[in-house]
Amino acid sequence: MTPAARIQTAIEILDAIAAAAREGGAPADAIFAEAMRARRYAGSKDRRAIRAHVYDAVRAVRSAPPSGRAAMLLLADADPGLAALFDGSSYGPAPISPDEPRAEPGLAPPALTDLFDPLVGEGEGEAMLARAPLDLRANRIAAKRDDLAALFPDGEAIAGASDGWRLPPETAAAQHPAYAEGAFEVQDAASQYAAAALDAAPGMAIVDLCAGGGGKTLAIASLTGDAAAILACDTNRARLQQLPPRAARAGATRIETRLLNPGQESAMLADWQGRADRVFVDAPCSGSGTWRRSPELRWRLTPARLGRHIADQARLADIGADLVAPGGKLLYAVCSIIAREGRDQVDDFLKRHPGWSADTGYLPEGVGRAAGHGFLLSPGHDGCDGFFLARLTAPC
Ligand SMILES: C[S@@+](CC[C@H](N)C(=O)[O-])C[C@H]1O[C@@H](n2cnc3c(N)ncnc32)[C@H](O)[C@@H]1O
Repeated sequence: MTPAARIQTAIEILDAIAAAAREGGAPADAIFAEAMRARRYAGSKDRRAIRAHVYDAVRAVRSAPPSGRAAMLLLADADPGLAALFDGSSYGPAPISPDEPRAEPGLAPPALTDLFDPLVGEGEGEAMLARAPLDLRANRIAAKRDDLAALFPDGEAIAGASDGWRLPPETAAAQHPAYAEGAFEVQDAASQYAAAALDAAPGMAIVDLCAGGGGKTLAIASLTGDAAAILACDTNRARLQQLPPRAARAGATRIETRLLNPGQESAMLADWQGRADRVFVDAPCSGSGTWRRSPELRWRLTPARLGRHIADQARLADIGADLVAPGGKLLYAVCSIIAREGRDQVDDFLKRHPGWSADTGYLPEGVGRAAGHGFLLSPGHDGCDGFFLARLTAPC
């Protein structure tokens, strides 16, 4: 493909990503993969170049652009070499006319940044959109962090994450045979801190209420040396189905999965009411802490979608609380830096649940900042995904 044809392809992919963002369609990575499947003539160099154009544009533009061309023009305005490729050649983009609309640059519209937790400083925008490193977590059932250091010597230990090993972005770690043998998982440091904050121990009965594909379930199994009984639940069959094969690979033998029907969660968990030593509520959220991995998420967030997440989070925290045994603990977590999903949600929980108390001192030294009754992690402050966590103890 010519460099100009790569730009035109990026424009077409950006059109599809923007439409999907507005309509709640497929994620950007899936759209990119599909577009490349449909263009088998594109070689690996073409793919890399197109991908770079697409994600540079997604990172630069603050909300779903009117067109893919408007997004690429924003980049072209700052890069004469790129602008020269709008040359009208066959398969290339049409020449630029000065009055064409440009997409709006920036982190996010003010209506969205105004919702950030007050701890998130103005200077954090760059870190929120920078490419994330590849974080690994040694699976204690099968390996140690030292093994990861030997396998990937160009990495470094992650401060405060005892099993964490950090590699440059896009390291092909999951292709290593040790991955298939269960030695490690790919998991951002924030998720590793969150799993450790649950304070799970061998012999405990644990519910992971929103287990998804089981990333944190497996971290909890690792931390307890596969010696705790874990019930992993979710309402999404496709996600939950990923867990049993992952658990088998990790050598985690004490995980049971349970698919819940939305609206019937409590009834379907009747046998666990008041019995769990630990409940993890890794609630569905805006994902505003993960923009460095999925920058198009900020194009998707509408007040209505945020409102639905907030309602679900409160309901799931309450469902989780009913499962906790007297004196047991609930860890509430969201991969978001929006105050209404984090600190405000926990303030409201404590008002609804008299007798419950918020723990302190469960994060490693130097990790996170106190945010209301919980803690905020952010890419700018902690070098990991943005996360809010609060550990809450039930009355005895
Ligand atoms: C942030 S994700 C969980 C990620 C997962 N814990 C991990 O570490 O990979 C939130 C999950 O909540 C699930 N969910 C949404 N509504 C739910 C409900 N009513 N009950 C249980 N899970 C729900 C979603 O399907 C999604 O998998």
